[in-house]
Parts: sequence; C-alpha cells; structure tokens
Amino acid sequence: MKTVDNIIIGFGKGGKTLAGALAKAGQSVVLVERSDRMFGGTCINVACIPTKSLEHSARLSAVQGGGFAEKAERYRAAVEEKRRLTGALRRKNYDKAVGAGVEVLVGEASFLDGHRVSVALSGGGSEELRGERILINTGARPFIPPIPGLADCGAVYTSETLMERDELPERLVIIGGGYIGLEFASYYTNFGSRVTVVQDGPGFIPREDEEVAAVVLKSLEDRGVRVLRSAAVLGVKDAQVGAEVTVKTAEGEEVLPAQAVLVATGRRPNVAGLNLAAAGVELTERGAVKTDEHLRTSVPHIWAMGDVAGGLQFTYISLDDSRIVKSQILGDGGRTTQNRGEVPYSVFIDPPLSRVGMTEAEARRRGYDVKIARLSAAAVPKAQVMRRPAGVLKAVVDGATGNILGAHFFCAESQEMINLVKLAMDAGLPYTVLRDAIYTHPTMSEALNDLFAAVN
Ligand SMILES: Cc1cc2nc3c(=O)[nH]c(=O)nc-3n(C[C@H](O)[C@H](O)[C@H](O)COP(=O)(O)OP(=O)(O)OC[C@H]3O[C@@H](n4cnc5c(N)ncnc54)[C@H](O)[C@@H]3O)c2cc1C
Ligand SMILES: NC(=O)c1ccc[n+]([C@@H]2O[C@H](COP(=O)([O-])OP(=O)(O)OC[C@H]3O[C@@H](n4cnc5c(N)ncnc54)[C@H](O)[C@@H]3O)[C@@H](O)[C@H]2O)c1
Repeated sequence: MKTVDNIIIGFGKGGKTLAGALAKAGQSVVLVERSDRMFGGTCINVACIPTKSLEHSARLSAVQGGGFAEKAERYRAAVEEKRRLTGALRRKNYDKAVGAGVEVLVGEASFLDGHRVSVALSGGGSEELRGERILINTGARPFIPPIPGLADCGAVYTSETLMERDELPERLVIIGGGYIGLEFASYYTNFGSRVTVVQDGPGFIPREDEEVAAVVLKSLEDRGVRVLRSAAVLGVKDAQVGAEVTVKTAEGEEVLPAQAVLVATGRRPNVAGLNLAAAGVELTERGAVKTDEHLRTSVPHIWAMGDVAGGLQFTYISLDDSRIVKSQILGDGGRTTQNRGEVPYSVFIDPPLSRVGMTEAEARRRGYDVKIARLSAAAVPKAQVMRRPAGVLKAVVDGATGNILGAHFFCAESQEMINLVKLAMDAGLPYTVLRDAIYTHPTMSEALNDLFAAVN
C-alpha cells in the first residue's frame, strides 16, 4: 500500500489545480482519474471548451448561410475541430500535472475507510492508497428523468454524446430549457437545425430578470427556436428516422419528430461508487457531498470541491474551491465560500446572456431604493460594427448608496463585460465609477458609460 500526503479523486478543475500547487509545495500527490479520456476533467473534454468551440463555429456557419447540405458539411468540420481541440488540451493537462510532480493513476476510486482508498485500475487489477488528506473532485453527471421510452431510444443524446454526432440533425428536440438546453438550442439553430425546446415549468429562465428574460425569449423565437412551456414529455420512441417525442401542453398532445433528442434536465453530483459511507462522509438531502464554508466534509481531513460539493456548477467555482482548500493546507485558511465575492455567469446563446447580482424583483423584495438603467444593444457602436445589434443591457442600482446591486447583459461580448461589473461590485465602487471611466473605443465595454448614465 502506497502512503501519500494527498489523494485527489477526480481530474477536474479544482483537483488538478490543487494537485499542482501541493506538488510544487513539496507534498506527495496521487491524482486518481477513472478515464484517460477525461484527463483535465469535464470542462475541457465534454463541456465548456468543446461547446464554446461549437458555439464559435456555429456563428461563423450562420453568417455563411447556404443550403442544408453545406451547413451539414460545416457542422461535420466543426465537430472535427472540437475533437482536435479537446485532444490537444487533454494531452496538455496530463503533461502539466505530471510535470509538476503529480502521480496520475487511471482507475475508479472508492473509499475503504477515512484514510484508505482502493483504485480499480482501468488496465485491470487494483491498488490501495493511504492518504493523510483526501480531496474529492468527482464532478457531476447528467440526470435522466424517468420518461417512458427515453432510456431505450437510439436517437436520445446527452450534451456529451450529441457533440460526438457527426450528422447535423434537421430537427432537434431538447428536453429542458436551462443552461445546456438553451445553449445547444442556440448553437444548433446557428448550424441550421430546427430546434424545439420543451420546458416543464411555466416560466422561461425564471431565475433571471423578468424583463431581460422576455427579450431573450423573443430573440430565440425570432431566430426560429420553438419554446414549449408547461409541457410534459409523455414519451419518447424510435421512429423510422430518429425519434418521436410526445408532449402535452395547454393546447393538447403533440408528436414532435426529430433526428435527435437532447436530454438537458440538470446534472447531479457524482458520488455513486465512491463508498463515502465507509469514510463517514455525509451527503446533503440533494445528494451532494456535505461541506462547510471551508469545503471540509463531515470528516476533517477530507474535502470536496466543484460540482460534487453541490454548489453552483461552473468551472470557475471549482477553481475557486481549490483556492479555498489550498488556503487551509498551505495558507492561513482565510478564504471561504462566504468571502469569494459575487459570482457572475454567462449563458452562451447568441448573443450571450451574462449576469451578476440581483434581479430587479429581488432587489425590490429586499427593500432597496431601486434605480434602474437600461440600454439597447443596438445603441452601442461596436455592436453595429460587429453586425450583432440584438439585445439589451440592464443594471440595478441602490439609490441610497449608489452601489450596483445587479447587472443583466444580453448582448454580444457580455461574457467579457460582466467581469468588470463583478470587480466594481466586489470593490464596493459606486456605479458612477463605471459611468465615468475611460474605455477603449470601439468596444462593448464602453456601453457602461451610457448604461450607467441612464440610472433613473
Ligand atoms: C455541456 C456543458 C457546458 C458547460 N459549459 C460551461 C461553461 O461554459 N462555463 C462554466 O464555467 N461551466 C460550464 N459547465 C459546467 C462545468 O463543466 C462544470 O461545472 C465543471 O467542469 C465541474 O468541474 P469539477 O472540478 O467539479 O469536476 P469535473 O471536471 O467534472 O471532474 C471530475 C472528474 O472526476 C472523474 N471521476 C468521477 N468519479 C470518479 C471516481 N470514482 N474515481 C476516479 N475518477 C472519478 C471524472 O471522470 C471527471 O474527470 C458546463 C457543463 C456542461 C455539461
Ligand atoms: N455557460 C455555462 O456556464 C454553463 C453551460 C452549460 C451548463 N452549465 C452548468 O451545467 C449545469 C446543468 O445544466 P442543465 O441545463 O442540464 O441544468 P439546469 O438545471 O440549468 O436546467 C435544467 C432544466 O430542465 C428542466 N427540466 C427538468 N426536468 C424536465 C422534464 N422532465 N421535462 C422538461 N424540462 C425539464 C428544468 O425545469 C430546468 O429548466 C448547470 O447548472 C450549469 O451550472 C453551465
């Protein structure tokens, strides 16, 4: 049995970053990853990076236009480019970890007790490890709802498997109108598919600012995406070509034919097979590893980072989780989930929707003296230069202090702009600082001059 300072289970963003830092600090680290196709984790192999590669290719394809056959050819090339990119990143991630002095073991890890882990090696056999500390970074997996026929239908995909399909579907039905559902709806529409999104609840992105969500919905519909709400998927079955999805809405039952069906109904923490009970690691009611604000589990020398810990499912949260754990192992322990600042996010539709902080309704509910600023994306010169004038920018400001409470940008390059607002919010700067700042021109960021000049 090998004894090391740190066993890290899962080659995700948090795990690989912490592994490198601990090894550089002179500690022994074994990083256990169950698949050599997943070196570097979910983000670079099957999630953020490949989807954003497709998003970019899809926008270029939409500009080029042409018939379906030409579009399908460009789609095939985009999938190939995605494979090239992820392959290169996978290699780079492996080399970086090993170069930093991390030992990478390929196999499935499960706890034997609080300090011992058994690894079923992918090449056969098993290895037992003993770790002073153990870090769980096993990510999440798609949740497949119990819809009749869904599991058996050959044309049903998850986000991961759809990206591996070389043929562009003429019709795509997406079950779930969350992040993945809307992003894929946007990419595949730009590639040339006819997309229907089936959402169970009555609201459209109900957690977002209502006014901005309405603009997003109209934009998607104007681009040809059909969005069904309050829709129950009654069943899915194989058809002569692809599948048939039977849905029930207020208008009655409808059969949606599709070459491909994407299930995008959420992702659940990856804990199956870890045998956490043997270590005494507890789970939350929602099935995530239970942690405190230092990401410590119910066992003090075991931590959890990233999606498996049940927080917001973003790569940069997993990265920040690694900073929190690192601050305990190598630093003063000062960083926690409570002092990491505002968490911005972007949904990579076209144009992207980016947000930080509160919606207008949340701010009013909490009793702030709410001031609102709005700007049409078409009013921004750079948006016109890029021929991407769709969208709106909205900010929520506290009239009493001038602090920014929230920003909701549905416009080209909003994924870059939102980080500036996050910085201002974390620094406690009043909105007037962004209003009066000098920005390079022409950029989308300079829209902040006009947006915040419109606070009312
Ligand atoms: C389609 C899609 C698009 C996304 N786009 C974005 C985006 O644009 N921006 C963003 O910030 N986030 C995005 N996300 C979310 C983001 O991918 C995740 O939040 C992030 O990758 C989670 O990283 P992690 O560190 O928790 O673990 P992961 O990167 O998921 O790593 C966990 C690793 O653990 C391994 N593993 C699991 N169990 C075991 C075991 N028992 N033994 C050994 N190894 C094991 C897995 O194989 C995996 O490699 C997207 C997600 C999806 C699905
Ligand atoms: N740009 C990004 O940062 C990005 C992109 C993609 C994914 N992600 C991450 O991945 C996670 C998972 O994404 P997701 O879209 O799968 O989950 P999600 O939780 O964002 O959305 C799931 C949607 O499916 C709906 N739904 C659930 N069951 C249904 C059913 N039976 N019929 C119809 N609709 C149903 C839910 O109401 C919800 O709207 C997200 O939480 C996000 O953090 C991030």
